[in-house]
Amino acid sequence: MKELLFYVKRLRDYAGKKLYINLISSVIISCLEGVGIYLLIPMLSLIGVFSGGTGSIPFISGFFDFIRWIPEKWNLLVILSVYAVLIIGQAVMQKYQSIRSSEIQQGFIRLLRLDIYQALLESRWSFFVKKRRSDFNHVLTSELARVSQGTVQTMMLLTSLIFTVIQIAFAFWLSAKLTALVMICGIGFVLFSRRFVKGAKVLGDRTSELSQSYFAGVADHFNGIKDIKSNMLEKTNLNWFRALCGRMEQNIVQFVRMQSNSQLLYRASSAVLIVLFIFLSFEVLHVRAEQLMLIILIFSRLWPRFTTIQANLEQIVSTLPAFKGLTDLQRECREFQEMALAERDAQIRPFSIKEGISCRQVYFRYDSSHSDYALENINLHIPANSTTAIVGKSGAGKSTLIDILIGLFQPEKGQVVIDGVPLTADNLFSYRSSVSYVSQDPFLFNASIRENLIMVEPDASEERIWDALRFSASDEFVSRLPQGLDTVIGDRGIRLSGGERQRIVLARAILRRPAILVLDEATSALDNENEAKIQGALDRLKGNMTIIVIAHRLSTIRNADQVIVLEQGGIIQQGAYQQLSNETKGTFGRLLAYQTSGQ
Ligand SMILES: Nc1ncnc2c1ncn2[C@@H]1O[C@H](COP(=O)(O)OP(=O)(O)OP(=O)(O)O)[C@@H](O)[C@H]1O
Repeated sequence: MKELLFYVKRLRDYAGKKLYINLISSVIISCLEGVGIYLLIPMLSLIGVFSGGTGSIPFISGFFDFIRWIPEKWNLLVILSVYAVLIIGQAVMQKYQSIRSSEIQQGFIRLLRLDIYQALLESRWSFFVKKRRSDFNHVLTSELARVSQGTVQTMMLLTSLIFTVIQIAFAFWLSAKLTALVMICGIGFVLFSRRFVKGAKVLGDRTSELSQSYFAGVADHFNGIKDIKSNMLEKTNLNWFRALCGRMEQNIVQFVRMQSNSQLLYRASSAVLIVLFIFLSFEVLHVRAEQLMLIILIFSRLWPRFTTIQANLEQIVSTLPAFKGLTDLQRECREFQEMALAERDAQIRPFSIKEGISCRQVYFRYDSSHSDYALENINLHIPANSTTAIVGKSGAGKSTLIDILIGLFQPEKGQVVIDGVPLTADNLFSYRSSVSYVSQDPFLFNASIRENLIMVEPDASEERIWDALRFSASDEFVSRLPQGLDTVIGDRGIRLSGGERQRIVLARAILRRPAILVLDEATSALDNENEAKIQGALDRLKGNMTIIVIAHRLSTIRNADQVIVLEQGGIIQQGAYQQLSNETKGTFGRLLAYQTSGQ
């Protein structure tokens, strides 16, 4: 509940005056509607529906006093005109109120979206490593919409409550006894309906869980669609999907059933009560027709209010889990916050490396509750403007070491030192801004090649772009594309081959002219010819850039100045390529012998 109040407060802070104007206009609209309906009594009285006078009713007698100075034959016309003006006025106000409501609601959703998206971007890499990506999609789409809906509904509930209080006061003025009777019945129903509200909470929890599974499942399936197709797993996935959709359907139907039950109860009781009131009034109390009309009016104005309040409450309570989901994610983001983007950008200074990068007794583990370290007692030095290769079996810790070296992870123990200065929050972002990293799974946006390249260097000239493409041996295939640099590549660059994708990402990395270039298996998808071209280009960079390469194919690191061999999170060999290859009993020598014999 406190999460809900937090967002209501945010909505108030965000919308400010507009929100109050909207609340007031809702109340005015409701009052106008009420007055319009009460005007029916003098109208019907003038037409002659009621045989007696209507003077005993306070509102009506006041109205007749007001129109006494008008000639009698004009009375009906005046009442009808007032009625028309009221209804038109109400419609005009309603129009502006709907627009304002939509502006407030959409603006609020935008605010929430930006908030959470920025909070996510400002979180540390370790946060993303431990979370499922689909959970972010889930919160950013479905949960966010529910939060916004819940917040707006809370405001509507507030309006409903204000209006109900006004209506009750008005009804009391017209007939205290009757109103008290309706109120007692209403309160009885609210107490009785608490079980519906509890039911709504349970169903809301389930809706959140199911929709989280849905997002996770759909993301997993389409990320792994190739495996699904090639291993003919379609049926298994379809069965899973069918079962989940079935549960989602049941959950929603159950919610609607519950809501319909509570609404039915209200309507049925409303029918029974109104019949009872009329019967008692007419047969037992012998009240006059206009009084009876009043009873019906009060009842018909007040009773639906209880229904609306009940329905709003059920809806709001069912969205509470979404509020919790969003607040939890925001809290986690805060815990993992690296630095606010604006602050970070203000802190970045041009960065160059003169001596090199060192690791001093670095320890790192993914889960502090487990004793296993992914990296243990790492001591190394990477001289500036040299090429260092990191090799080792799968799972040895190569990618983790890279993440430590580029400052994405902070060591649990030990230090990363740049030119003798420890890497801390003060220099981290300047350092990171001088790194270009190409991963095993290069990422391209669904945009043109040009846009994909210049996102790292918006002012890059045409000449620099083509230089970068030449470097990555992609100039030929890009110039052959129908729109050249402006060719749009599919989602995640899917219309390019794996090797072409790697080469574009490599061009992007080099376009920034980084001080440090990190290639994590970045040429694994290339054919020998293109790989040789890139090797040549990397060799030409020697002496101008610090290059760190992870490579499984040892033939590609022949020209490295230094090779670091990792095994089970520790460095087991370190030295020049030639030196390590001569140590035939060492792990590197064995890996090399294994690869050369396999070729
Ligand atoms: N997100 C993670 N959570 C927990 N453990 C992890 C995570 N990522 C990696 N590890 C563990 O850390 C160790 C080192 O993994 P890392 O990815 O650095 O190895 P690698 O040498 O790069 O392997 P590969 O060559 O297969 O990419 C492995 O034991 C791995 O299981």
